Formats: sequence, structure tokens, C-alpha cells
Amino acid sequence: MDQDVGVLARGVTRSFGRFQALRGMDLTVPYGEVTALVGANGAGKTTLMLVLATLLAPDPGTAEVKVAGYDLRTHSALARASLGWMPDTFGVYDRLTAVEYLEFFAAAYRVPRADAATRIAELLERVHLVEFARQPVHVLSRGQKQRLGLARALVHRPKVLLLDEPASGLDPRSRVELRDLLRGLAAEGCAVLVSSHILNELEEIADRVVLVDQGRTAGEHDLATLLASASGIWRIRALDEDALGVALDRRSVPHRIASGTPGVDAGPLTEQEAASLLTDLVGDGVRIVSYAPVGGVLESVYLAMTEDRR
Ligand SMILES: Nc1ncnc2c1ncn2[C@@H]1O[C@H](COP(=O)(O)OP(=O)(O)OP(=O)(O)O)[C@@H](O)[C@H]1O
Repeated sequence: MDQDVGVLARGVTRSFGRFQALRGMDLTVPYGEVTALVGANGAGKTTLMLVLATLLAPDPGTAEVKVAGYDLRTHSALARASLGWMPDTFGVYDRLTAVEYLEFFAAAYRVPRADAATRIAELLERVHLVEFARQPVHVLSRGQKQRLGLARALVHRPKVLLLDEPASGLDPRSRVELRDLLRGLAAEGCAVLVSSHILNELEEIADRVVLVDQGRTAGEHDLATLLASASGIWRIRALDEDALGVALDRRSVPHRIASGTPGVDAGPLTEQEAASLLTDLVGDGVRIVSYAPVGGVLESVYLAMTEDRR
């Protein structure tokens, strides 16, 4: 059964001196899905990623930690060969061209020379860096370097992909492309783990979300279930807001005027309730201009989780 998931971690602990950064982290990253790692600054996301990438040893008390079916404590070289890693900040060798940079990593991962050239051309295409193929890496912008880093992580066709804050330096178009790329890799069977603070975007990328808090896993959720079960406030704008207020009163839906922006905030409502209410309001003849949850679901869950630390 262990072989069937990309990452299986149970009770992972890791200390730096007396400070326990990971206090029992649990995580499953299935193949064919994108799993999001979400948590506040200092929650332990990067530390966990470094452990999974075989760059940091877990403490001896760790119960279980496997990547691609390999126990990291006994078979870390095999695990490393099966995983692609993209750190949040990474060095590039400035004097190399983009192609030379990828050739270097292809050789390090022992990709056969004959395959490497085709693979590199395909990857440059995939991350939209074809025109920079022969340019030295130092001319690339931050976002372009990040895309090169992603190509580097994919050069040996890893089964497990670990990405720490991959969207942080990307412009909106590149983020959409990253999202499509990650969804594509998952569809091809890859197990993808991604950490990010851009919660609304994670909602579109991820199938599952793992919430981490102060070095522990606070919850593992299927995102569709989380979205369906979460109750939130919905901001509604109508051409005639008085008519909207009357209709909401008649249906006993709690609501108030939105502060600092046009519209009415109604709820809390689940997605199901919100969908039914929209149908009812349209049936009542209220002309709706916009209708959307205030903030995302992940954002609400995240804020609730971190509230006591403000
Ligand atoms: N090498 C280290 N030495 C000492 N403490 C460390 C070290 N690396 C991380 N820590 C501590 O471990 C905790 C977790 O850090 P980590 O970088 O994993 O958090 P994070 O969830 O990735 O945060 P962020 O969202 O800010 O990137 C922090 O309190 C940090 O100060």
C-alpha cells in the first residue's frame, strides 16, 4: 500500500538545537493529485519539504517517512532519484546558458545524453523559455529563473514533485501557466506537493490541502469536501439594493451592508445554500450584478487556524 502514494510521512520530527521545528508532521501525497501545504510563517513547511527532498535528516523519533515508496532513512539516494525539488530560493550558475544549466542537472540525474537534448528542448518549451535557451542564466528575470528552476526539477521525469512557494515571483500569466502545468503533471500521474501563501490560487490548483500549524499537521482535507462544507459570507450586488434587502429579509437570510464597498454581505451560507439563494433571488426578480464569497474558503480556514496568534 505504501508504494501507492508519492509521499507518506507519519510523526515527522526535526529540531534545530532545542527548538522543535517539526513536532509530529503527518502527510500523504497521492499520485495523480496536487496536494497543497498551507500554514503561517514559521509553521514548518520549508523544514518538512527539506526533509522530504532528502536535504535535511529527520530526527530519530520520526515514525515513518517515505518518498516514492523509499524510506528516506535507509534509501535516500533512491528517493532522491525519484523526486523533483524546487526550493523557494535557489542559486543558478550565472555563467551557464539555460540549456547548459539543464544539461548539467540532466547529467547529475544520469539522464542518458541521447534523451537529454530532447527532454531539455521539450522542457524549455513547456516553461516558455525557448528564446532564452542560449542566453546566460544571469540575464533571466526572477520569474524566468523560477521557471528555469521548475524545468530543472522536471529534467529526470520525477514521480514526485516538491515545490516550495513556486508562484512567489511569477506574474499573473506565468501563475496561470504554472497552475496548468501542475495540473497536467498530476494528470500524467505525478504526485505534486506545493506550498504557497497565495491561497485563492491554491484553491484552483489543489485536490487536497494539508494545514500545518506550529510544526504539526492541523488537518488533511479533500479540497472539494472542504469547499462544499465551508460556511462563508457572500457579497451580493444588485441593481436595486433595497429590493435585495427585502428579498433577503423575506427569506430570513442574515445580511448587512458591506463596509467600504458597494453591496450586501449575506450569510454564513454553505456553497449549496448560496447557490439556492441565488436561484431564489433571481426568481424574486432581484437583478443581481455580482455574487461571490468574501475571501476564499482556504483563506477563511487559514485565518481561523492562525487567529489566536495575532
Ligand atoms: N536551520 C535552522 N536553524 C534554526 N531554526 C530554524 C532553522 N530552519 C528553520 N528554523 C525554524 O523552524 C521554524 C520553521 O521554519 P520553516 O522555514 O520550516 O517555516 P515555513 O513554514 O516554511 O515558513 P515561511 O512560510 O515563512 O517560509 C521557524 O521557527 C524557523 O525559525
